[in-house]
Amino acid sequence: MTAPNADLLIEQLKFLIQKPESFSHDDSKRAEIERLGRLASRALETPEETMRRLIFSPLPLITTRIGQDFNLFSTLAQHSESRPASISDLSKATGLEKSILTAIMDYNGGQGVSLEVKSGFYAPTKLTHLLLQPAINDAILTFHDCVLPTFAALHGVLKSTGAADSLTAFQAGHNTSEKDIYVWLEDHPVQQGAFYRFMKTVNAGLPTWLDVVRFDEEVGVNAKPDEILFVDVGGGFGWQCRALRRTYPQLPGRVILQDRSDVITKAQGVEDTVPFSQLGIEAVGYDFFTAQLVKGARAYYLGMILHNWDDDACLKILRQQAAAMTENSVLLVEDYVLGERAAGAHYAAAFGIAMQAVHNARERSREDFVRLFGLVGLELDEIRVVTQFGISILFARKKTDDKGITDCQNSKLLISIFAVYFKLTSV
Ligand SMILES: C[S@@+](CC[C@H](N)C(=O)[O-])C[C@H]1O[C@@H](n2cnc3c(N)ncnc32)[C@H](O)[C@@H]1O
Repeated sequence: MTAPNADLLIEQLKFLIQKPESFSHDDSKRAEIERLGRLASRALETPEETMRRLIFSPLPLITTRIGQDFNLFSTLAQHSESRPASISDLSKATGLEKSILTAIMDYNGGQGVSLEVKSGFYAPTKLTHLLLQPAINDAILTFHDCVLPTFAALHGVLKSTGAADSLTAFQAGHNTSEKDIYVWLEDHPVQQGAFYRFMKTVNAGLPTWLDVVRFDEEVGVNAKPDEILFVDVGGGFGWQCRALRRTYPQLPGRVILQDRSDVITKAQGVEDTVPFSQLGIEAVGYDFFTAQLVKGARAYYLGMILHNWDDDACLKILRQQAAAMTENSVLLVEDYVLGERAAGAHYAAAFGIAMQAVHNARERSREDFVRLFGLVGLELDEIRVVTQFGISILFARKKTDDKGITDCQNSKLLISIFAVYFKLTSV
């Protein structure tokens, strides 16, 4: 290792900050520099800096939500370094008092979300424009309004675990008797819209299950037009059904989207999307705790569903799907699988904490899935890792009979027994 040269490092970092694109051509190197940069900043921190970073850690989410909802970013975006916005301009546009606004703008400057060109005058940065994108807006709104209150309640809830009147973090954080966020969302249309749109982009830029499953060859071979090809159970606004149709426009067979009736109604009204009917997608209301009425489909898909529920609820959901499956059906479960990849373990762990806080549920390991499948007459066939964070697709099929032997294996076994018998008797 060469001797450290602080001046050279400072020069390089300044160059990187000015021209990040010079370091972005090779994505694995970009990711490594990003990771090391984060670790380097932690390694250099004094204990006091660590403390200050931690105590204010919720602020970026909160100031971003304010910046989006009070039109602060959109106002800023209309200005530039040569024509900066004054604090009075911003106060008039947002309706925020100058004192809190100045503090927010000072904080935003430190986050790179705005630039103070001269005292009290501000210009947008690349980040200001990024934070105005609808997809980012939906993500921030979802985490700020739905998830953050549950994170704040988690500590108190863990302390009171076991008490007769203990609440879930969702109930405590949102001061509600409702445990199921999906029911709660129906009374919170702004948050509901953001959440379901966010489901499209939560893993944007990462590989998807369709990158690791050749659906036409592995599931859809020789499918007839009236055959049920794919049932997206709890499929939200239908992003996976759309992706499947987009990937295999010629593949015959029916594609069915199922979700709570209220969600299906909203899914049909999403702006800027091709109507389901034009894509050959049937959208129907269905509660996955009740009997699956679509029988014998080639594939039932549960995407990011099971990690929302505890084991008892998962068994109920799985049992309904298993009962509808035939020997030719496959259950595709997409979820984090703990331990499948170490690289993004902290990201999967963060989701695990969110699942606990929001849903009183958790992420699962391969063994957990094997056990759950086994209890409803299914068996795990294969797991394929989809992303470096451990999102994986699990293939489960109807379990062979109790002795672990399929009908086909049974007949082969009988033939061999007869063969041995005839050999013995013919000697
Ligand atoms: C985390 S989202 C996943 C959405 C979609 N599968 C995806 O991967 O983008 C969970 C989904 O389960 C649906 N859901 C929740 N409770 C349900 C129920 N009882 N019956 C059917 N769907 C339900 C929600 O409406 C939501 O669309």
